[in-house]
Amino acid sequence: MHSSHLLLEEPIRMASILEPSKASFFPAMTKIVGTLGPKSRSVEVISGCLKAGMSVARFDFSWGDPEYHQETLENLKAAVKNTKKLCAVMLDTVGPELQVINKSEKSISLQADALVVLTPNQEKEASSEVLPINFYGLSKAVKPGDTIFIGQYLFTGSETTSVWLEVSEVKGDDVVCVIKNSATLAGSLFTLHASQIRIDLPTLSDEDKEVISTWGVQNKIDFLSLSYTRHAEDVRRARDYLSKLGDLYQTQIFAKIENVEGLTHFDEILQEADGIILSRGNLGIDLPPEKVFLFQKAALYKCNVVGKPAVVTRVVDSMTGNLRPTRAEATDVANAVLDGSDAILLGAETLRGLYPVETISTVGKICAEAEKVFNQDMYFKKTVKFVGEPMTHLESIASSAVRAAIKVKASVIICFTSSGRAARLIAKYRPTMPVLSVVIPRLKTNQLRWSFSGAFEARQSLIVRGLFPMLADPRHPAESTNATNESVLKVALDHGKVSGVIKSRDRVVVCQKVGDASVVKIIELED
Ligand SMILES: Nc1ncnc2c1ncn2[C@@H]1O[C@H](COP(=O)(O)OP(=O)(O)O)[C@@H](O)[C@H]1O
Ligand SMILES: C=C(OP(=O)(O)O)C(=O)O
Ligand SMILES: [K+]
Ligand SMILES: [Mg+2]
Repeated sequence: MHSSHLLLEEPIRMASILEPSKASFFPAMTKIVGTLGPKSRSVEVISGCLKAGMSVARFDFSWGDPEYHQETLENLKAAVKNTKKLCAVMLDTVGPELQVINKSEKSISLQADALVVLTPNQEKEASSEVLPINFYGLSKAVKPGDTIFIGQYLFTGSETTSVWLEVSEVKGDDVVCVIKNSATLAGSLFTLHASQIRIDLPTLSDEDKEVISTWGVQNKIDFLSLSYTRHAEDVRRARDYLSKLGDLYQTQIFAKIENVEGLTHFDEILQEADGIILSRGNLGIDLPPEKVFLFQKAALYKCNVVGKPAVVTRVVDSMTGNLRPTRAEATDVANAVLDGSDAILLGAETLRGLYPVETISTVGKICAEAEKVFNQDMYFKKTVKFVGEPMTHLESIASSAVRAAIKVKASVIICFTSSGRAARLIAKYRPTMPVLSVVIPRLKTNQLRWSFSGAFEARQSLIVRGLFPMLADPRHPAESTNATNESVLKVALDHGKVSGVIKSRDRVVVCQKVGDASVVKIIELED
């Protein structure tokens, strides 16, 4: 599909920009995580989202109870069955999120230059003069001059539906603030963000643990999105907690970097986490605007070279209410792909937006165009250089497979894998063609019962750029004998043909083990 590879570093014929792209069996190599909520919970809409390219569904426990999310998840399962599109499940925690509680749900209008008091006394009614919050420690965390933002999900801090405050005085448990912009807050709950402040609350709250150990276990969540990760220790604690919850020892942890504290500890967090979410919603207001891009580029580079998936959030806010993104948003999506992101996470756009399916489809199309001009060659060299020598055998096999696939213009790389490691390593070198990861189930036991591994590994590749999983029949023995290799390969090729990614006379690169040796082979299909 990417035969006409353009490079931004070379002059592009302007008219070629307008040439329509060929349709392909998947919208883009970059993955889309969609948050499911009020506007995206029917089987019909979720089916539309899956067909448009959503491959991970995020359930955000900052709002909605477990029953509500369970209903949505049951609909997701039905949609997966209908559309035959796989989808992974991500549980997003509340964490130390501060909230303003507006029990009466009456809208609150705030006037620039007036004062408003933030109080932990939740008995008080929210009004233009006082806003009750869910946290007792704010007055100890802030000082006069500090910045606080309050708003609904998509706040930037200065539009008319969210407010920017400056702390003027601390009085006991209360915090008195000057209002910087006139705004009207509507709804029952608003997020409060205190800029560059350390909030003394655990990253995994007791409520989060309760939800993970019930809803999470019941639904075998593939990913835990760990909100407000601030230290590597946060990830270690979450890992320790998951390890005691049956199947969830296999759940991957994606650390959400949402504030300067997380940014400061980025390197150590990356070492512990399975992936990173660049939570630009919060981080974007914690950082000075002129620094946001630099964090994005630096963080994506660090994730890419160690081969850990990186997810970028808040890309097309305006599509929450409109069918077209702004010019800046459209460019931003493409830049996220060029900077190296694996996936784009949609929040309000799919959760409560008017056009969830159209948003996914638009974002997918932008990603696909950016992938066409992604400088794979430069990226490959940079990654090889970072890895250094001597390489591990598997790393060398993976990079060679990508090199070979590009040289022979293969339409796809097929990678056999059990743990998912080999497929992830191939994806790390960002091949220009899709990687079909054929996950071979392994029989395993936990001393109580026997089961097959593979389902987690297959679904977890749904967040990695370029990886498309296929779970092999568990009746195939996991030993890589010639006969089993051949029969599984045939199934994979047939799967590729049916889905349209492989055509007759195509070249295909296969990565598998023959006996004890890992091999890369190139096959040429017949008519
Ligand atoms: N069941 C299998 N049959 C054939 N080759 C396999 C199988 N599982 C993994 N491989 C190959 O073995 C090598 C190691 O891959 P990896 O994903 O790390 O496997 P494992 O999870 O079994 O350690 C790679 O070359 C991969 O393609
Ligand atoms: C995705 C984000 O966080 P939340 O869970 O609040 O949506 C973000 O801050 O970008
Ligand atoms: K959350
Ligand atoms: Mg956030």
